[in-house]
Amino acid sequence: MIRSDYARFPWSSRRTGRSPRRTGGRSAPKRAVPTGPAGHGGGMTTSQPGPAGHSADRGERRPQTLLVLGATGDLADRLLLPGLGRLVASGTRPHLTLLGSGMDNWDDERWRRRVTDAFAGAGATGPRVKEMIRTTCYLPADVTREEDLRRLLANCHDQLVIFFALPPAITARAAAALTRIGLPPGTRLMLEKPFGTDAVSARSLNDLLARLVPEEQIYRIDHFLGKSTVMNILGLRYANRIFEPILSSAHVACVDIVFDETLGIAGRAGYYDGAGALVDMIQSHLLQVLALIAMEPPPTLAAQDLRGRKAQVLRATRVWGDDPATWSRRGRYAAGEINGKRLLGYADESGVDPSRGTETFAEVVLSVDTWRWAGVPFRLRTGKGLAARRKEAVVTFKQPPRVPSGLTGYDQPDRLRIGFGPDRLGLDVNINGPGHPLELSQVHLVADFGPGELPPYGEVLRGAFDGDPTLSVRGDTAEDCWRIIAPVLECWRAGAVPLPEYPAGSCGPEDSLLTAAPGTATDG
Ligand SMILES: NC(=O)C1=CN([C@@H]2O[C@H](COP(=O)(O)OP(=O)(O)OC[C@H]3O[C@@H](n4cnc5c(N)ncnc54)[C@H](OP(=O)(O)O)[C@@H]3O)[C@@H](O)[C@H]2O)C=CC1
Ligand SMILES: O=C1O[C@H](COP(=O)(O)O)[C@@H](O)[C@H](O)[C@H]1O
Repeated sequence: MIRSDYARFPWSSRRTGRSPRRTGGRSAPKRAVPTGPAGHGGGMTTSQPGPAGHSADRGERRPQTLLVLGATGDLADRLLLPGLGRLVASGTRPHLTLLGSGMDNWDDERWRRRVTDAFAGAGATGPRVKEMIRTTCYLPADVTREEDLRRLLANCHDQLVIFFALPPAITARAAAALTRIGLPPGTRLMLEKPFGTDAVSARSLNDLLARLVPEEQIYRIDHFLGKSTVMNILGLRYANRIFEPILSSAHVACVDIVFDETLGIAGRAGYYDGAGALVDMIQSHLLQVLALIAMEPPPTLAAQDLRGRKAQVLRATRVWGDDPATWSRRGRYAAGEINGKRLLGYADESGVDPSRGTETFAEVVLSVDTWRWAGVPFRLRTGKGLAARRKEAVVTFKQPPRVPSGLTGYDQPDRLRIGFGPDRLGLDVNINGPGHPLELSQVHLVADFGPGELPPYGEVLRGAFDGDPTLSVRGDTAEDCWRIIAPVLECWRAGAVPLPEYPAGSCGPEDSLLTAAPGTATDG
């Protein structure tokens, strides 16, 4: 087994990519009218120089306020605050203030406890972390109400970065309310996935946001783009001579992108029951991974080049044979046991409406209709409540054109594995085994990726604070990802694909496409 200590996030030591400024286009948004008492920070700045939207200065030099909407939710607790804590602990954000807001009537004390625990759990310590905890405040608000939003904005100062850690429908309503109020110039917006609830709502949300701030101030978050292994796909493909030339239909039998979780929905019914596995994972994260694996080489890793290449390949992506009834699967976990722990059936989870028929397991086979990839199935799969975690992209190569007579034991294709947890690169190759010199056996070469400098949410937050949209999703791409999965959603709504139950702790529905789909046969 080969282990490398130096398989790193390609940008960790040289993050200089700046987005080019766009010119022209929009008029300055109206400023918010502060209405409440400037309780926590003296009211928002109303006299920033320059036209709205031209915010190319590096965040670390300019005081910024991060306002988290949905601060009492699961995302903020488990992922966002820990990522923020690590970023702050790194010392690069000396002038950052944190404000939390949720529907619940928390007070500052309770919020500070939440922040303290999240930072401690992430190992974020030091004077800057202490200072952030000391100064952070909590403001209850219903963000669909204009008067609440006005009160929130009145408490914000410095350059404002608003993180919408909200269910998608609430995000859309909050954005609509904000268009009636206006935002301080230079405000940056960070929006969680799923972006909208379908292609039409994603388009409307894009239109709404465009009325608020220019595109370069909008950060559509997909935290998989902040995972160091995901971004290392770029290093693997473009900083080595040996992989890129064979990543094409001439050599590849199929590509599997798999994200199997043992977790159930962990109390997130309020969001998850309206989304389901296809929207929660495939429409966003797994399509982003597909884009990085399948795109053409960008000339640079600057936002414009990288996002352009991803957009191009996603535009060429659709359901295999335009036949979602054949090339998709879904399922829902029933009660079962995982690692000795009992998991309730999904339908019995509190907050779930079983009649919605929400899936906790989804598979779909896609084609990427480009010269490079025509005929190669991309099989995307995700599920909750499964027997084992499996989080990887696997490129399976075709058989060699001819294995010479006399070499025996060839029965497995070569595979390249990119693991997203554990973060590692693997190569399955056939070599002569320990016995007879002409008898083949397969070995698995493994290199661990070094941990990223920051957790994924630390990375995506850093991008937004720096004004660098490289790790966020472009508006047209967010819409296009809905276009890709829309036929599957329609077909499921029409009942054309069954929704079998699988026991929690099992391998999922029996007729998985990973064993039945095109690409299973590995001959060339
Ligand atoms: N949880 C995760 O692992 C991940 C989640 N996401 C995304 O993050 C988003 C939020 O998910 P998650 O945190 O899990 O959901 P939760 O249901 O746990 O949290 C939702 C949050 O939104 C708040 N909220 C709801 N309605 C309003 C309103 N009208 N005004 C103000 N606040 C409101 C809730 O406040 P209160 O509780 O006070 O009512 C709560 O803080 C989703 O889009 C999801 O896709 C993305 C990646 C991972
Ligand atoms: O966005 C989401 O991602 C998580 C998986 O991401 P990880 O970084 O925690 O591994 C998934 O569990 C969740 O359902 C989904 O909303």
